[in-house]
Amino acid sequence: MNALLKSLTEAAKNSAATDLRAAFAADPDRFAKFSISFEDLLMDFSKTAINDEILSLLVKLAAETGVEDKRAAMFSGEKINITEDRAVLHTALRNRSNTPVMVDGADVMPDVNAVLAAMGTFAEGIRSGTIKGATGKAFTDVVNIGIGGSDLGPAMTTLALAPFHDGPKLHYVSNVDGAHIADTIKDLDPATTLFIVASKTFTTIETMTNAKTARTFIADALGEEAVGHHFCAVSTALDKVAAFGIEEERVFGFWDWVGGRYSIWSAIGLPLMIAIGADDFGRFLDGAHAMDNHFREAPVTGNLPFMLGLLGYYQRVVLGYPSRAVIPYDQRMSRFAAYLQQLDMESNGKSVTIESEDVTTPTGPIVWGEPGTNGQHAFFQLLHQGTNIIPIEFMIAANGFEPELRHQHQLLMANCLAQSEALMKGRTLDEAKAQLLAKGADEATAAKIGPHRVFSGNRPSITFVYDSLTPYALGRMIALYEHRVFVEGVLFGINSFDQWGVELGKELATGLLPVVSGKESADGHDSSTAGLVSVLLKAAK
Ligand SMILES: O=P(O)(O)OC[C@H]1O[C@](O)(CO)[C@@H](O)[C@@H]1O
Repeated sequence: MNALLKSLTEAAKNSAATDLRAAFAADPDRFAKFSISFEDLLMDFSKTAINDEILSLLVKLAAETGVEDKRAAMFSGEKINITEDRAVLHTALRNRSNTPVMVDGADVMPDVNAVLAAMGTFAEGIRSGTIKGATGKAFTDVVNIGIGGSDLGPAMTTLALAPFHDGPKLHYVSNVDGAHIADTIKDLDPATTLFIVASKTFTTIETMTNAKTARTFIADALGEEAVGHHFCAVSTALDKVAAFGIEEERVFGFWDWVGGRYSIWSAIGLPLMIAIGADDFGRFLDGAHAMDNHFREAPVTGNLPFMLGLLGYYQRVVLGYPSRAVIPYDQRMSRFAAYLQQLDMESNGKSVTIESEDVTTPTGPIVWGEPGTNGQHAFFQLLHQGTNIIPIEFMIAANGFEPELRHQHQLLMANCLAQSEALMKGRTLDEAKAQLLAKGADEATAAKIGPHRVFSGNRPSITFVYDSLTPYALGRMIALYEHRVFVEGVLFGINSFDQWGVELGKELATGLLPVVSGKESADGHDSSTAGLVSVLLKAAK
């Protein structure tokens, strides 16, 4: 084991901070000491098992692992995605300072700016009604067809920024399950519906299948010649888009140095831009760019993505927690955890190091979550009293967008803070018994029921507080999590930017399609797969 990791493990064992209640009691400045801010965004990590010694060991580990050099390599366009021989430059898509970013000797910024401008013209044309459908009607509904990074980013952000949504209605179709597109289009008027086919590769079976269904929907209702008016596409594979029949001026490109899960800043963000307008989309990019600059410039201990990554690594590798929950106290962030699942788990769910050897430490955790307060009435029981410790990342805005419902926002804030306090403090057996006695229970009942009402406490959480969920704040938050994933990936020693783990299932599905269609036998498949095929075929109508 690496010497620093050994010291960290020792420090974690000896740490007074692992008794959080005692740590807070001993140090009234713990919050001030272990919270950092960037602009109006505060990250409080005082309720994690951290102390000065652990913090300084983590900072040393980051230095020893070369996180800062790797960060510079990413921003400068080096091909750090070694298994695909690609640069990793989602940061160039929001490079609002417009300084040159070189890939293979050429500055990518002129192309980035040109696509952004073309998106703006198209989005504003759709919003204002100057770009119309085949029958001369303005578009009232826009359906994005994509999956993974070509769906989760725009879908999550459109929901999150609902107060800024003043364009046509947005719909998202991702699943190959015909139910998804059928339910989505059933109440739509083809004459006023625009489809965006979003696929980096333009080969993804779910997206191509749904796109064909959508094409039939338009062609059947309005005629074949209407298709061009009702479709546009977003892709890096411009030749394949042309073969699908979408006109060139309706295709918005991006580049192989943009990973699917990092693509919301590219033309994949077109549906969001149509929803909120080009100006607010620009503010969304501004927020991410501000976080990029903070990540590049702030010293490690005051650097939000760096610290979030170090804490994540500490909780995963040193403390061994296999999962973490992200709980935004914001209903509009209800798809944020799903978005982070792809960002984090597709990036860091790896078992091989960048040197092509087996990893020797755990890598990315299981990421999950739901908004508060809903989660409190579902899985929080396990978070408080279950046998696993699951670190939580809470987020809460100081202001909602419903001033007339301020009292509801106050309840939301109170609940968010109450959860992290309860997780940290817990309730001792003596306290539980005393409460029962105070409520009139007798000693025997207090002894029997008391243990059920004990909370061990000492359960870690990080809380983010920000002014309000504007496009700028959302862009900044997503970029924070992107860079956190990067920091953790470097510490794990893996390549965070490929996703070979999704390939095998895709290959097998292709092979199984003729089998479940009854065209080929299941011979050669294992008995479970063959048995399931036979049950499905027998029941098929
Ligand atoms: O945009 P595409 O090429 O259709 O891919 C969709 C998604 O599929 C994946 O390759 C995983 O299957 C993701 O990485 C990607 O975001």
